[in-house]
Amino acid sequence: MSFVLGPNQYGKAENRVVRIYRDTARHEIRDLNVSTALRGEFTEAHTTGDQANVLPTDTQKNTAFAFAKEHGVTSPEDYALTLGSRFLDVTPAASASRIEVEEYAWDRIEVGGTGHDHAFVKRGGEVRTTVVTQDRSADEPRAWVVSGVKDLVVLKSTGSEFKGYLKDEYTTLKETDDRILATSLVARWRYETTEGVDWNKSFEDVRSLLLETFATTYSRALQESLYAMGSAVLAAHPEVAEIKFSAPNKHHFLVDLAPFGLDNPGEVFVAADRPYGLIEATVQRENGSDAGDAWLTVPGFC
Ligand SMILES: O=c1[nH]c(=O)c2[nH]c(=O)[nH]c2[nH]1
Repeated sequence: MSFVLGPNQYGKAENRVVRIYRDTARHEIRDLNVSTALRGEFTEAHTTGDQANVLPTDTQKNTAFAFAKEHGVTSPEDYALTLGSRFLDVTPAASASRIEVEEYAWDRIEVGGTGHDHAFVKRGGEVRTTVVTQDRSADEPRAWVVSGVKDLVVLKSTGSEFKGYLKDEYTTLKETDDRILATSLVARWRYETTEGVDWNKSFEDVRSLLLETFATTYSRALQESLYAMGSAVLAAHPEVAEIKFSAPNKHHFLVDLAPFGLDNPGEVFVAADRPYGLIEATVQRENGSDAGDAWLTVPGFC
């Protein structure tokens, strides 16, 4: 039997980098979880144990922290682009770098009606994400930015139905024209370019549009809501090439209160945690740009 090394990458996962801007009395905070990875000609490291080509994951970690000071964190995307370029510069064997950043948002604590200068409260739940890939294995170097949001938990208490679906002898689900629709959304969108984008503004605008469209679209299924949300983003954001969703359908089942002599016209539900429907979809432009390696090792999407 003989073997060869298949696809591989290595780096330091989940560096918890917190950058405080304290140049004035009013501090700013960027709270990041940074995962770095390199791909390329690292066969020897695996097959003969020769580590001559390997930039240690420890060095990658150190650089992640040093760059938070030297280059700052104006946005997760710019930080990741700078860090990924650096790793390519100092690692000749690397053909590509992949930097994944999650950002946790903090709000200022309100004191006497104004936000405190240096005391913060963590914003619940949702996480801003980016995956920046830079590849130099082809004639022209290529780069991709895939940004997004995860754990964005949303719920509509009406304005959602599910009926007219395929039925067989195992179907027990009752049709409904008024149900709760809830999900913990993961959305990731690929940018057309890595330059000239106001990453923070684009993120805020896309996020707002996703929420607004979820709220205002009458939903005949989670599938329809996702498609409407994606279409709204592509229509308003030429800088976005495509958007992918992974949306668990967080079922809320109406509780039968009849045994207690109570009616229940859509007022009391049991929130089930599992199993859940898992609806995944991509909304893309017709004849859109080539995604290249943008989605390579981005898990959890169809
Ligand atoms: O929005 C939904 N999509 C489905 O595909 C589905 N299937 C199901 O049982 N409930 C739902 N809800």
